[in-house]
Amino acid sequence: MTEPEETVETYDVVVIGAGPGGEVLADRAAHAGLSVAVVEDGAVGGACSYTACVPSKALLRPGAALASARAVDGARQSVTGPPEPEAVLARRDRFTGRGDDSGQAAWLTAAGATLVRGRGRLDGERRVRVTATDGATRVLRAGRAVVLATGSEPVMPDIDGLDRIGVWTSERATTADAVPDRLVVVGGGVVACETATAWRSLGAEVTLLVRGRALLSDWEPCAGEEIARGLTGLGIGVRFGVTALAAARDADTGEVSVTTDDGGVLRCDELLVAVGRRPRTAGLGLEDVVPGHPASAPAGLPVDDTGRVTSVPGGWLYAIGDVSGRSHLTHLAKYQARACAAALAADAGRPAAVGSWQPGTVRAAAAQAVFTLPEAASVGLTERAARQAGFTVRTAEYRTDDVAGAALHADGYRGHAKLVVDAERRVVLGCTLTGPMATELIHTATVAVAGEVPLDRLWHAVPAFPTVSEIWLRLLEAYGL
Ligand SMILES: Cc1cc2nc3c(=O)[nH]c(=O)nc-3n(C[C@H](O)[C@H](O)[C@H](O)COP(=O)(O)OP(=O)(O)OC[C@H]3O[C@@H](n4cnc5c(N)ncnc54)[C@H](O)[C@@H]3O)c2cc1C
Ligand SMILES: NC(=O)c1ccc[n+]([C@@H]2O[C@H](COP(=O)([O-])OP(=O)(O)OC[C@H]3O[C@@H](n4cnc5c(N)ncnc54)[C@H](O)[C@@H]3O)[C@@H](O)[C@H]2O)c1
Repeated sequence: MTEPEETVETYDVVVIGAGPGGEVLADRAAHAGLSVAVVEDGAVGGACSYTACVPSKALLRPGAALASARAVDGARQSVTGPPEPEAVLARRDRFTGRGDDSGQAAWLTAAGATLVRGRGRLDGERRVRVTATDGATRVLRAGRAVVLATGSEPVMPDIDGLDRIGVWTSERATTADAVPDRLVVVGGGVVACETATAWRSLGAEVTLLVRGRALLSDWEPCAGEEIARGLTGLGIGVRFGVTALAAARDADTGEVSVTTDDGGVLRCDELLVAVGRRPRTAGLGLEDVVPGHPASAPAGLPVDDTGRVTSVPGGWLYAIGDVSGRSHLTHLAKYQARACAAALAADAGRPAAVGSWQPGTVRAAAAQAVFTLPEAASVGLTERAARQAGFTVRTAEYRTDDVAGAALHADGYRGHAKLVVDAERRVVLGCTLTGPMATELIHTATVAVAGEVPLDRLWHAVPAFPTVSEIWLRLLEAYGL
């Protein structure tokens, strides 16, 4: 008996993954008149909505709000206690819906895309096979492009016993329903710092094990230094130069013991591993469609500014967001999605539908915002990166504490600002800010970097008195203007 022939459904664009990257791509491509199918095997909205950005910021915000009030004499007297854990967790759940994606699924459909539930895998050129949870399969053919938007997954370090003790990754750290009494965090990056801050504010005793000598080691040193000071001030133990070697959980008490390379043993209730993320490329069938391609690509896929995977002949495969390996930020996933949709629309002869902007004409400047206490934010190049890139660099630094608006904003305001300037062209290459409101203030720098605004022109952008934004005036004065 011959097998019945498989039905193949055809769309202009087939997207695998409905996180922020996949959602925006689908919306923009559909808006440009392309037919779009989006394959999702988890919740529409991706990690960002349910296990990353949104729940982490929801957990951090109550502690930040209280800290903000406590920093103002007259308000401080009315703050009588710490955040209330049950209410904080309930508020987080209102943002995440505990994984209920019905709202976002409805939005995607209303945007004009077809949502296909199941796991997607490349099945030859321009084809995607989708396997639903009940095992049923569908084949989708892409007339124009397949876009991978499958996100990333946590890297697991080589710690003996880790796979046997039910360790926390960021997913558990953002969705847990109870505050652990004692939390040990391995890592010194953004997830480690934000998660330590969040659970400490809810009452956990937290210790950070940092392998290196600095937090946020890719950033300007001032950021890591200010955050380390802040974490310590919150009562978090920050131990530098310590590597976790082994971990075990007591079968009776549930207590976790972490053995470190300095001969110590730390005991805790939960162990969070936050040592980075890698693009989720395994299981996508890349090895079947790209001759010689490995089954996974831990460093990401080679893509151009529109997300087109340059190693795939025919230009039909794209990768956007975390899976591209270009960044691990929601706003960059969405930026890449807009660029990708514009390119696909232009290829289809529909450039007018997406506006006159063409991808690749401007280098993106995307800020990163870290919601610790103090906050830290950066955009563009650090001094070190700018020098490595061959620029003639001059920097300007200023303590934001000395800005009148900052002193009015918070008693004892503490913050640092650093500007990295291309001394030849006199344009801003990068900026790093710490302190209250840094995550909001950074957008001014983002505009300056993306716009390549000359310092002499910035001089005429006059910040209001008495705002923290007067830091711009001070930085320019520190530069010599
Ligand atoms: C704790 C934490 C906090 C963060 N906070 C911030 C923040 O404040 N700001 C910020 O900008 N960034 C933050 N990030 C990073 C941000 O979450 C990611 O950059 C963003 O989610 C990437 O979006 P994406 O669309 O590429 O992937 P994802 O959001 O990961 O979405 C990918 C989707 O693809 C689906 N999928 C994967 N494989 C398949 C398959 N084979 N078939 C079908 N579906 C599949 C997944 O189920 C998922 O829904 C944070 C990350 C973490 C871990
Ligand atoms: N607010 C935000 O924008 C936000 C928040 C959370 C996460 N994110 C994104 O998620 C990504 C992942 O965050 P992350 O903190 O997991 O990664 P990260 O790359 O920011 O930091 C990883 C840390 O782990 C350390 N490390 C690496 N290998 C180790 C090992 N074997 N043992 C001990 N330490 C080790 C590194 O030195 C570094 O301190 C980030 O790149 C970030 O872009 C963003």
